[in-house]
Amino acid sequence: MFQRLSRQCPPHKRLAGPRKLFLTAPRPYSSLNAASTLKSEPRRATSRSSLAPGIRSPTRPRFIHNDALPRSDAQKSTIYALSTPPGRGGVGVVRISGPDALKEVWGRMVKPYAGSTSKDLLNPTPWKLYRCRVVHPSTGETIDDGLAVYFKGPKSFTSEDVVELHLHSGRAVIAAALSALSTLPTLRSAEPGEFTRRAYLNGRLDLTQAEGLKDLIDAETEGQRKVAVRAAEGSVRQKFDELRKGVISALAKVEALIDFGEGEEIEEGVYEDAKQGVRRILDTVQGYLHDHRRGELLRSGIRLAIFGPPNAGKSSLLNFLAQREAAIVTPIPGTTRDVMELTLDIGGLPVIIADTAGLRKTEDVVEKIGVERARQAVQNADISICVLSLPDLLEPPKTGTSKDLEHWRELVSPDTYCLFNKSDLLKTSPEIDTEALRMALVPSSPPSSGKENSGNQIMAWRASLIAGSGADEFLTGFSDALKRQFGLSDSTPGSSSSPEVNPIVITRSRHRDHLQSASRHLEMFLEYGPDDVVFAAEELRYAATAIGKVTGAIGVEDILDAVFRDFCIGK
Ligand SMILES: Nc1nc2c(ncn2[C@@H]2O[C@H](COP(=O)(O)OP(=O)(O)OP(=O)(O)O)[C@@H](O)[C@H]2O)c(=O)[nH]1
Ligand SMILES: [Mg+2]
Repeated sequence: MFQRLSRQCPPHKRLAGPRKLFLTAPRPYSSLNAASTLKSEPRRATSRSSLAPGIRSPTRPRFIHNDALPRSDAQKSTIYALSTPPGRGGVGVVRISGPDALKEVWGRMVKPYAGSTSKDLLNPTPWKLYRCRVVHPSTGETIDDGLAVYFKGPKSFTSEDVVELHLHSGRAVIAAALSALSTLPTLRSAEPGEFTRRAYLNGRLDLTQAEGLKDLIDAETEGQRKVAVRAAEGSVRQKFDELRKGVISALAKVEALIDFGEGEEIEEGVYEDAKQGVRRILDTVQGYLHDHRRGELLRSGIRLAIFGPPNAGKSSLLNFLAQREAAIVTPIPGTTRDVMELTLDIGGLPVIIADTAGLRKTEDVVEKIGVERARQAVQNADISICVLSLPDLLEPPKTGTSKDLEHWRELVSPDTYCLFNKSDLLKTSPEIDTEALRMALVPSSPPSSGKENSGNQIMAWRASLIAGSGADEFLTGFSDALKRQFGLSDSTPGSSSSPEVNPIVITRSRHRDHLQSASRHLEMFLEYGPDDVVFAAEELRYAATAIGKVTGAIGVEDILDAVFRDFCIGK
C-alpha cells in the first residue's frame, strides 16, 4: 500500500517562495484566480529546485552514479574474469576492466609474439585486435599465444578501460591466465554481473537494458531472444522514460500552481492540462499492466496442460510435440497416472508441457490421485489443451452415463484449446466446424451459441496423431495461436515487425510491482481537485519515483543487488 499523506504541506514546500515557471502560452486560469492571467514577461524554465528530491529534469534522465560523483573503492579497483564458458573450446576471453587494465595488464602481460618486431604493442591503438604472447607478469613465462584488444574508456562496455585477452580455451591455459592476473596487487576477480553493474553505474545502461542483456544470454528460444534484444537495445527503457517524463511534466505544472499560490497570476487550465496528461499516462500504464503476464511467462516458460478423458491421445500428443517416445502410450484407458512435464520450444516460445492422467470417475486409489493431480495441473496452467477422441465425441459409446464420461468437461473454458483426435477412426467423413464444436463443450456456453473467441482465432483442430492427417496443420495452427496470444506473431501486434504496437514491456515482477504502485498514485492524483494541489503533487512524485525504480533512474542498492546477482561472472 502506498503511504498515507499527512494533510500538511511537504517540508520542502513550506519555505519555498514564489518561483516563476515557464509553462505554455499564457491563458487565464480560472480555478485558482479567474480574473488573473500570466504576466507577459519572459519566464524561466522550470527550475530543478522546483522538483522534489530524487526527481530530475524530464528531458535528460540520468542515473545515480555519474562522473560528477566520487567513485567508490569497488568502482576504482580493476576486476577480471573469464567471460566465456569454462572448458575446452577454440577461444576463451578473459576480460579485465578498471583503471589498471592498460598499465598493469597490457603493460606487463601482453608481449610481441615470437618473431614479431612490431613496437605497436607498447602503445596500442584502442579497439584494434593485436596478435600477441600473453605472459606471466612476474616470471615472463609465456602462458599462451593469442590476441589482445584494448577498449579505451568510456567507449567500452563498462565505460572504463577494458582489456580482453583472447586465449585458447583450455582449462590449464585459462587457469594460468587467471592465476597470473591474481598476482597483480591492484586486481581482483569480478563478482557475478560486476562488469554489467559497472556499465550501469557508469550510465552506460539502465536496469531494463542490463536485465535484457541477462535475458539475451539466457535466451533459449526465438521468442525469448526477440523480447530480450528489445530490452537490451533500450526500447523498454524508452517506454519507461517516456512515462516518467510525462509524470514529471504534469508535476511541473502542478508545482507551478503551488508556487504561485492564490492571488498570483497563472494560466487557466494548467491543472486540467496536468490531469489530461496523467489520464493518458495512466491508460498507458494500465495497458502495460493488462498484458496477461506475457513477458514474465516468456522468461519463465508458459505452462501448458494437456487434459481430457482417458485414451483420447493425450500422451500421443506429448510424444508428437516432443518428437520422441517421452510418455508411455497404450490402448489401455488410464495408462498415464501421474503428471509428466517436458519443456519444449513451440514456435519460439518456451512451453512447459504437462501430460496428465485421463479424467474419469474411478475407484482405483492410485488413479484417483492422478486424476486430482491432473485437475490441479490444468488449474495452475497458463494455457490448456483438451484432447478428445472425435469418434467418441460424435458417436458416443452406449455404456456409461454422460456424467461418468464427461469428467473433463468442467475444465473446458472459452480459452481452452481443443484437439479432436483419432479422425481416422470416424466411420464417415463429415464436415466439422471445429470452433463451433469447441465452444459447444464450454459448460456455460449453449451449443451453437455462435460465441467466438476473443480474437476470432482458430483454437481447435481435427487430426489423427497416428495416421498423421491434420497433424502438421495442428502444429502450425497451434504455434501460431500461441505466438499471437503471447504477442510474438509476425503478423500481429507486439511482434518484432510491429514492436511499437502492444509491445512486451514488463518482463519481471519487480517491473509490475513498481508500475502497479505508479498506477495507484496516478489514480490518487486524479481524485484530488485543484484545492488539494500539494497532496496531488505528492502523488505524482511517488508515481515518478516508482517508475524511476524500474529503470534505475531512482537507484536503490537492494534493487541493484536483486538485478545483478543472477548474472554470470564475467558479464
Ligand atoms: N487410431 C488412432 N489411435 C490413436 C490416435 N492417437 C492415439 N491413438 C491410440 O490411442 C491409444 C491411447 O493413446 P494415449 O496417447 O495413450 O491416450 P491418453 O489420452 O494418454 O490415455 P490415458 O493415459 O489412458 O489417459 C493408444 O493406443 C494410441 O496409439 C489416433 O489419432 N488414431
Ligand atoms: Mg496418457
